[in-house]
Amino acid sequence: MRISLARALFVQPTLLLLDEPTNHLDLRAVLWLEEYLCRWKKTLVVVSHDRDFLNTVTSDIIHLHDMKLHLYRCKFDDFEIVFEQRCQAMNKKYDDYIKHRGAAKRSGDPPQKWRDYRVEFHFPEPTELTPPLLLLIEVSFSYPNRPDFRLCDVDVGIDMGTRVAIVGPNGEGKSTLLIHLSGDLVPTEGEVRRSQKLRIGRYSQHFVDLLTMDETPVQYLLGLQPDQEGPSKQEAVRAKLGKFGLASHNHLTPILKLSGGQKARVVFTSISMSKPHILILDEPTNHLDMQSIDALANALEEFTGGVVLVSHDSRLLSRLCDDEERSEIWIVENGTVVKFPDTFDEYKAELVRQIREEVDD
Ligand SMILES: Nc1ncnc2c1ncn2[C@@H]1O[C@H](COP(=O)(O)OP(=O)(O)OP(=O)(O)O)[C@@H](O)[C@H]1O
Repeated sequence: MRISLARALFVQPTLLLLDEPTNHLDLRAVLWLEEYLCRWKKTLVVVSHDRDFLNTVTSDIIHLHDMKLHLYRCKFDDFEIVFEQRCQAMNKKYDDYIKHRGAAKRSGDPPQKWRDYRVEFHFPEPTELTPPLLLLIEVSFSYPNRPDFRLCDVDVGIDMGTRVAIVGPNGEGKSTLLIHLSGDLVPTEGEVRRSQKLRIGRYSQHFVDLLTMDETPVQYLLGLQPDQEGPSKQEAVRAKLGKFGLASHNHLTPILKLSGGQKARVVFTSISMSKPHILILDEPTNHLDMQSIDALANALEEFTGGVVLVSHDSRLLSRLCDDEERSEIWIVENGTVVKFPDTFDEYKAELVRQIREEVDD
């Protein structure tokens, strides 16, 4: 991603077209790109699901709605307010038309009802466990075939209610740390302690790729929890899939035929059904649309278990860590994990200060 971005920026085009440029960048690189694009004097057209990125770099919004392009001359946050108002006005017109059908029929085309797209993620309240839920004590790790990469002296812990944002440059070991927390890698040194009945719900692109592609989402989810069989269980699974934003006609389509975002919803539904105590999420936003990212943020806010998140989406990180008391920022860099002593917003502000100095130079 960095190489193709560098190539696009290097030729100084009159028109710069960027399609989801933040997807494979780390947070620092996203903030760097924001700063660079704010200084970009020529035309930029960007497709992105990253709210803060859009709000920072764009001045106008083109919204593709009901097979038409609508131009809004405002920032994304303002666009959302105006769009919501338009939706309400259109739907009121529609409701009035339905009420007084006879009279309205004579005056031109009937009004359209605007599609109401709502997604609601939810992770059930976990059962109580005695702390500590999960501890890494003096953990060190290296891959057998990678003498150049090592994580050392990692001392971290997670309990009910803990919110952790993991940040750090690409390739420094964020995903590796998550795999250790999940218990799928054994440290070369040190100790991992986990509560006996601990259930972890883990999301990463890897899990999306591991779905059984020839099954339908309903078959797949019923197979994970055999006690969920029978017609009413199927309905319950379908209701959950629907809430996670998978349209009902996709519930019985082989997973192979689903898009990346649709598959991601199947994984989130399976995580929710497993009733985890801790959620470990590695870049969960890449395949999600904005409404679903908001739905995820809402669900994480109300979830009473622990949450560990690697993301480059600063809005999601900021929302996860808005309660200073229970939030932690772990920086994975230079072969170890260091806790940032302040809030996520302060961490971000610090990065932006550094980046501005660099770009000024
Ligand atoms: N299974 C593996 N075998 C060998 N090396 C690996 C393996 N998985 C990751 N690595 C290497 O370990 C280092 C850390 O990778 P990791 O994916 O944990 O970093 P990251 O911080 O999550 O990166 P990114 O931000 O790009 O996702 C990288 O150099 C990577 O190439």
